[in-house]
Amino acid sequence: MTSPKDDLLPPSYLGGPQITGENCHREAIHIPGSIQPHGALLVVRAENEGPPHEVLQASENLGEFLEIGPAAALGQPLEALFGPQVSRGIVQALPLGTTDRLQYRTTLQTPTPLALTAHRVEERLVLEIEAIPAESSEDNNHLRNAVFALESAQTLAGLLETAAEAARNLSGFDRVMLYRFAEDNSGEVVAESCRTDLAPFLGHRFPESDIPAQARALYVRHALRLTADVGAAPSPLTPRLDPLTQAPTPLGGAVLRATSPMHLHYLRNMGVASSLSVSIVVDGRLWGLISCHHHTPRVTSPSVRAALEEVGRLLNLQIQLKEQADVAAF
Ligand SMILES: C=CC1=C(C)/C(=C/C2=[NH+]C(=C\c3[nH]c(/C=C4\NC(=O)[C@@H](C)\C4=C/C)c(C)c3CCC(=O)O)/C(CCC(=O)O)=C2C)NC1=O
Repeated sequence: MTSPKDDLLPPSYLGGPQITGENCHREAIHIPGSIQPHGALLVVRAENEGPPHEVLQASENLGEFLEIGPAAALGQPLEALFGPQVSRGIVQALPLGTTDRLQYRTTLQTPTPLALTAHRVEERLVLEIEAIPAESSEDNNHLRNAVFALESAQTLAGLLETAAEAARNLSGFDRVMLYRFAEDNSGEVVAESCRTDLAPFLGHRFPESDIPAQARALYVRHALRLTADVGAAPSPLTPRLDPLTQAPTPLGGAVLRATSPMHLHYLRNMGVASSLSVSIVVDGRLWGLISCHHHTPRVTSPSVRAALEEVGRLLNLQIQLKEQADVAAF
């Protein structure tokens, strides 16, 4: 995190102050203690030796996705909830020391198939469960077309326009922008693909405070974040704190992490109901974002998110190459 953690304010559930326009650069967005309700989340004790991998925290809406509610799930071993094969797959994929950036995804063969995405945070496993919407047969074609189009873009401007178009084809959002950070961390919309009836944001500039330092630092570590529905009430974790550490579980790597209320206010003021962004990181620095808006609530499936992350990764490489070529041309 750019702003050291001791700069951040404790969350409200730990007695922290209300977040306002003046202190929102100190909001601890990685520990909201709640998740967006379009999925469910479990925090599991994960030591390679000793006690089984038992459930320590669960989102209150767990019973909407599994046939067990949060109170009954607490204390249960991972195997009791997901069976030996799924549990073994998770534990083997995410051994002690695995970075919280690495995600492991599998499909639960429950009556309605569910996606399970896991990542490790220190000695915990964070498991996220989501419904799997019907895939459009076009998804793979959109990704394949995007890869070819991005690799054949001749200029940086052409690359960014192609990326906006590709991300819009993949995501189906009403508006997709390429947002580029300046040296002072203010930003500009440098490419855009949007519905023809929407006023374009192309060329608009925005102050550094619109995406504060702790958010930018989180976005260097984690490639994608979304808000499925700005109006949805978050589902709190129960218990709110990890019972073994009495500290909040970091959710920076969780796609279900509840979005900062300050940002939700910003989105509502823009008339945006759902937002998703993919980080563009060049030489370890947040170069920009692919920023997507939809004017109605929208749950983006794990496979579309994976495709958007691939576009982001490809963009990282292509921008680096084009910027190196520009330098070499001088
Ligand atoms: C077209 C231009 C355009 C812009 C400039 C834009 C901004 C933007 N803000 C983002 C995130 C955050 N902003 C704030 C805080 C504040 N924002 C403010 O304006 C002031 C009032 C303020 C505090 C005083 C916080 C805490 C977060 C972290 C949210 C989280 O991850 O939980 C994101 C990434 C998330 C996303 O993709 O939606 C984007 C893309 N989105 C656009 O489409």
